[in-house]
Amino acid sequence: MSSAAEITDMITSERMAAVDVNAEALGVPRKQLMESSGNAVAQAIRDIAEPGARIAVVAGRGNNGGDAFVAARFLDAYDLSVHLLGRAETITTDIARENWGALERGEYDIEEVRDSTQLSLPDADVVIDAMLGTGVTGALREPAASAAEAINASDATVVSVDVPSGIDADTGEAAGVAVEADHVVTFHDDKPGLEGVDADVTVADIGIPDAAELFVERGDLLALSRDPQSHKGDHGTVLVIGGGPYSGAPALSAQAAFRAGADLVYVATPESVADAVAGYSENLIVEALPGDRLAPVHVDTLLALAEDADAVLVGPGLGDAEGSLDAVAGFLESYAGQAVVDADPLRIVPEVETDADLVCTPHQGELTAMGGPREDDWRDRADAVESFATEVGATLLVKGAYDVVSDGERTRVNRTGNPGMTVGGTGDVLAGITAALVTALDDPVQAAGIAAYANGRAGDFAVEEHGYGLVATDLPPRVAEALWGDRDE
Ligand SMILES: NC(=O)C1=CN([C@@H]2O[C@H](COP(=O)(O)OP(=O)(O)OC[C@H]3O[C@@H](n4cnc5c(N)ncnc54)[C@H](O)[C@@H]3O)[C@@H](O)[C@H]2O)[C@@H](O)CC1
Ligand SMILES: [K+]
Repeated sequence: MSSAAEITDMITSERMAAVDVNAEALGVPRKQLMESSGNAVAQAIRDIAEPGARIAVVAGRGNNGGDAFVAARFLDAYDLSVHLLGRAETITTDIARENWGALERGEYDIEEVRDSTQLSLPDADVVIDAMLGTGVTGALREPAASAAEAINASDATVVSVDVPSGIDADTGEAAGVAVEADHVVTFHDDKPGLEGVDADVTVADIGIPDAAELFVERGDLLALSRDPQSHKGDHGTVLVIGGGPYSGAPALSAQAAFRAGADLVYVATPESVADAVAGYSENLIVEALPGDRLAPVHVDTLLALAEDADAVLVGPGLGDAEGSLDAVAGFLESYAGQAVVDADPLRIVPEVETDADLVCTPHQGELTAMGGPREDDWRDRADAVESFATEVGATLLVKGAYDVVSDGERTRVNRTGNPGMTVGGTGDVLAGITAALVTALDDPVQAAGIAAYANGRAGDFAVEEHGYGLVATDLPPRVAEALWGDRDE
């Protein structure tokens, strides 16, 4: 199997958490997913055990345990007992606690195991291992560690919920003892950590809509709030190359990059407009290039400036003078970092030989100028953009009522935004946000998808105040709230 195929068939726990929140945003709450998960586990038990068989559920205090509490309600045909590792009051989530409550009130055979010395696994035909799933960190602690040993020592058939407890769902590694499963019922998609597990793995469809993966929703924003220890989520330095015939566009992009978290933003712009660009904001560091248009003579300066930047945004307000487009081509031919390309230079991208990681942000007219497809229906457009992204060798963010993002392998669609955003300058804002997020995330598709989502959401906030009289400068101040705020939809 190629690595690309592996990636599309597998889901990491980080992505699963995002999809889960997206499903909730689409109206399918976690508790419903837990009901489906538990039902799928029960189905797996029915496939391997005759009615009346002895089933022991060993459950932890997280949602992995919650899945098994649900499964218990679907297994009345069996002689079943549930052993919760810990006290019920310390169950970590509301939905798992509610499902435990249903077992209590339903007079199921349940017990709370206070410490490892109390644990005695009854002779069981089948053990359902629901101690830990994707929430595991480090080696299993007591009483889970002793329970894992007891499960491994028993003759029972072991069915693990989602992943064998103790195994990291992303890496397959176990920091200490882990459950040796015979069967694993995992949810929604295969997990990379199950590759090396010697067990039958069933992937259960738990009713997460495809839309939760396709559309950018608030779950995707979780990528921006990762573990601070990991240093992902750090924002960097952006260099905006733009201006000449126009001065507002590069300034808008630069301000949007700041609002999307960039630490430093430099604007390299012809000296004819340098003062105007600098005048928009004291936050900007402006590098004046001799003359009134970007020209090939500036390429060495741009390459030197780009060395200090984590991402470059090329295009806003640059115009379409031949010399300016030649300068962009010359720059990209020698630049090997991350670049966002917007506006007039987009048309030269298909011809340029570059080692840069490109994110292109065309609207339909610019996409056509690049030789790209025109499709009216967003689904057809998504397919066509995916193919064209492969052809160009870049990540594309095609703006429209539904924005389409694709690198040729993964395709995402954004639905935020409103008709008021057809006003001039909103594209410059989007390009600036994209450049900032490219520095923060090591995944251009995700960066571009979140940028489109945040830009549209900022526009939706602006419409609440200004109606369709909104202007592009209304957007940057609302970008931070769109990315990190908790305003309800
Ligand atoms: N979309 C999703 O993400 C879905 C998740 N579901 C279930 O939810 C599970 C994840 O639930 P949670 O995030 O609540 O996590 P878990 O239930 O896997 O574990 C969380 C609990 O384990 C404890 N813990 C962590 N490391 C430990 C260690 N080394 N030793 C002992 N205890 C440890 C934590 O303190 C916490 O109480 C999945 O594996 C799956 O079973 C399903 O309900 C379906 C949907
Ligand atoms: K488990």
